[in-house]
Amino acid sequence: MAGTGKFFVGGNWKCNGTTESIKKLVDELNSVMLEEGVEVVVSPPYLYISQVLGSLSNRIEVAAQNSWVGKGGAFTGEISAEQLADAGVKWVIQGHSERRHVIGETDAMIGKKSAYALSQGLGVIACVGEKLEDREANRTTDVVFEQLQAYADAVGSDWSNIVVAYEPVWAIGTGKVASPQQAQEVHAAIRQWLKEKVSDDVSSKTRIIYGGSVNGANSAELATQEDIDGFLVGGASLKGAEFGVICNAVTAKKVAA
Ligand SMILES: O=C(CO)COP(=O)(O)O
Repeated sequence: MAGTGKFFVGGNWKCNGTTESIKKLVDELNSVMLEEGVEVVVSPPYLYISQVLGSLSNRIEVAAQNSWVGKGGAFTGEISAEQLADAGVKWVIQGHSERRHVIGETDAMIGKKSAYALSQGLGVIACVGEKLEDREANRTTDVVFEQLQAYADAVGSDWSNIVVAYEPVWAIGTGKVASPQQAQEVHAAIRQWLKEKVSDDVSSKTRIIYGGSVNGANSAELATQEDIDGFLVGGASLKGAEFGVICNAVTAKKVAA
């Protein structure tokens, strides 16, 4: 079953770009003809958020890649959720595997950041995903469910402003995309978990998007899977035309529905 609401595609630019390259990317995005049934967000590095907000078509919203756990103050180097909201940002990515496994953020911290961001009116793109060693040890759903539990513990039963992003770590930036069947299997398991641990309503409404080596060539087939409600795209989101093709995979979704 698919989540309700529009197909959702996010472009996570990670720590990439310069004033000049971002100007070019925004120009490309502004010239893409996006299908109606797709909600699109892009996530520039903090430094370029105002440039993007000032130049990007309002058909596309902006997400931050992180936010502080609570109210701003004496936290050198951090950006708070209320500052993001004040600047016009609508979404924030939390729990990305690079923040979990490179920076060392814990499940508890990610839950707290998500709850605070929601309290400030931001939508949260809540990432989960197993490492290769977890998959090989048949621990995929154990890991994903543990990560989901930490979000649920912190945010409670209102998931109306949360999109869940399943991003297997072994598929991120590797060119090794999960097969449509592998992705569908985990998405269905996530939906079932939401039904058992949160509510029927949250399970049926929450959009569950896939990330990990999504590109213009594989997005349409992935989109036809029942529980894939969109994508979180890294590398291919740095190319405007290709990102447009991925967003418009919503057409394949509609045909399959
Ligand atoms: O991490 C990702 C999106 O958040 C996926 O990255 P790639 O699309 O580059 O594999």
